[in-house]
Amino acid sequence: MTADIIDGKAFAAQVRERVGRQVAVLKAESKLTPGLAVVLVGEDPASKVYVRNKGKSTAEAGMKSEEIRLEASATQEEVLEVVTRLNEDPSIHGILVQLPLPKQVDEMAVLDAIDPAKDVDGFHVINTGRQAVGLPAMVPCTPLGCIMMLKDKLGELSGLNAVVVGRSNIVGKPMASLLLAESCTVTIAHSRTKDLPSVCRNADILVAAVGRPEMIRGDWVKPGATVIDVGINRIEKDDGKTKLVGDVCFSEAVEIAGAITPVPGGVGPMTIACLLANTVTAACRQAGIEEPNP
Ligand SMILES: Nc1nc2c(c(=O)[nH]1)N[C@@H](CN(C=O)c1ccc(C(=O)N[C@@H](CCC(=O)O)C(=O)O)cc1)CN2
Ligand SMILES: [Mg+2]
Repeated sequence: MTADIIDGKAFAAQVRERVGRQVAVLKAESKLTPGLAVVLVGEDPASKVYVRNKGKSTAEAGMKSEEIRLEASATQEEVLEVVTRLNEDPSIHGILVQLPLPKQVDEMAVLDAIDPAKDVDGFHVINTGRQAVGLPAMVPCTPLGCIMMLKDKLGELSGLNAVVVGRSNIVGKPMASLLLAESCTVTIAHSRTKDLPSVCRNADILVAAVGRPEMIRGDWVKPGATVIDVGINRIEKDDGKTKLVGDVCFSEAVEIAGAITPVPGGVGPMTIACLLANTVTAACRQAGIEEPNP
């Protein structure tokens, strides 16, 4: 038996359609057009693609989209000036600064400057803390998308053993915190973890977010487990062309797992869909109105 493939692309399309319906209701009934501003600093080719896709999806959902581009040589003060202006702009409800930032810009300082109410990435420490203690918060898009796919596939997550491989601030840590909030028994594994294959074999839910191509092998997967692959790694093939692979060796894991997300077409598309959903949530909270449920 091979695993069910979790189609993140199709799921994301459903989420984006729902956001579009919510926006239509907000415009018609509350004269509210949610606005998202995305700040890109520098010329990283992958970041440019993600930012373009975010702008396109935002506009397609009927929202206001603003893109601010700064040179790769931009100073910290210049980036902070942009953030301050967006914090004060009432037509902008969500602010996202595309990561990674050039090395002369202090990422933490920039994220800290974003108004937590407009922090649609959910990276501000206020949102991290609020989510951790169970208060309403903006939740990071990639982990949020993973939880949505897990709930869709498995229903109730309570009591399941979840192993998150990776401890980054943008995926690993918030993912673990969200799984804990779903009453999973959560293990965070990382580069110093002893006998990582055995730790992974204990997982009913295995989330791979290490950024190392195909590191997680098929025999690390518990038979029937649900595998969520957050990795997006571009590698060179034997013929010199490149291809995208995840952090999981898909061809091996698909033979053992119960369900698995592919790369591409799994977690990635959900990230942008959840960004749109977060922008609607942020706009409604700022306007003090209930989120429509069309
Ligand atoms: N401020 C942020 N920066 C970054 C985030 C983030 O959530 N907020 N996440 C990543 C990049 N990212 C969005 O910004 C992102 C990455 C990948 C995808 C995606 O749809 N991937 C496709 C494959 C795309 C390809 O062909 O290259 C897939 O997996 O199917 C969407 C968004 C880091 N920075
Ligand atoms: Mg995000």
